[in-house]
Amino acid sequence: MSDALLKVSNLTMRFGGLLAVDCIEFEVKRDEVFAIIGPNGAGKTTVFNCVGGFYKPTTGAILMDGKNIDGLPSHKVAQQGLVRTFQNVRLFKQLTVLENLLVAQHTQLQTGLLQGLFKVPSYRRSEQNALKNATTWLDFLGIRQFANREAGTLAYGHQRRLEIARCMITKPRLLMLDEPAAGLNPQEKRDLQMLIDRLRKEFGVAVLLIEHDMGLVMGVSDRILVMEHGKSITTGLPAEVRSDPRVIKAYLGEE
Ligand SMILES: Nc1ncnc2c1ncn2[C@@H]1O[C@H](COP(=O)(O)OP(=O)(O)OP(=O)(O)O)[C@@H](O)[C@H]1O
Repeated sequence: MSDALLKVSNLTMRFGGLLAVDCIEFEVKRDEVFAIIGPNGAGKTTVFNCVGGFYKPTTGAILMDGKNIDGLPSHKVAQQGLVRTFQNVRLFKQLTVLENLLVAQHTQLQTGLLQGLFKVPSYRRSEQNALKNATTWLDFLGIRQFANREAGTLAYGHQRRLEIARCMITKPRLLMLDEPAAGLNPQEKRDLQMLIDRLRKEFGVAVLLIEHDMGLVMGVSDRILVMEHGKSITTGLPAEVRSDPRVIKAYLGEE
């Protein structure tokens, strides 16, 4: 078994005349935290959208555990164990925190509509399991006290944690986090870094991260891909990337 969980080759995405992503290649290993950084407009989100099944790439191959997933719709990609959060938190804001986690498990419930209507024992069991999983994740993320609150009324940092819980409850193999530190205060950022470490260590999940907060990126990533104008500048360890003159120029050139 190869140690690459996700393998992206020759990924290119055009929007009309604009080459937003130009021949990007990278691999995410099992239980690795891999970050994509780069100035605004570099093409990071477009890479995410291609990998997550939101865009069909113009060319390129995306393999998850050796299986081709490029061009699959996002729900099929999720079935392969790849789930994501969004730059702007996307929760069911009028549902409670607990309900958000129950809905997330719905596609995984082993029972159907009829069993649900008649509340047969197998349905009740799977409902109880879903409830138990939800409570476990609320505890893990320290947001159990908000279980019955409408998700939209939570503080922003808690909404972000709920979004991560909603992904993790589906037992992904690869968790894609799109700017998870955006809008968080310094303490929440430190908590997020610890959380990502724990998710990887305790649940063996690999993480693919887009992030502008360099403290978080450098603190949490095993390897980093740097993009500029749709192209890859370099891929390397945090210390290598930090001191790479091409990377420094890409960022300073932005000012
Ligand atoms: N759906 C789209 N249609 C047309 N152009 C797009 C579309 N999505 C992105 N682009 C363009 O592609 C380029 C790359 O954008 P992208 O959002 O991927 O960059 P990014 O690195 O994620 O930027 P940021 O850090 O600001 O989120 C930009 O020039 C952007 O305007």
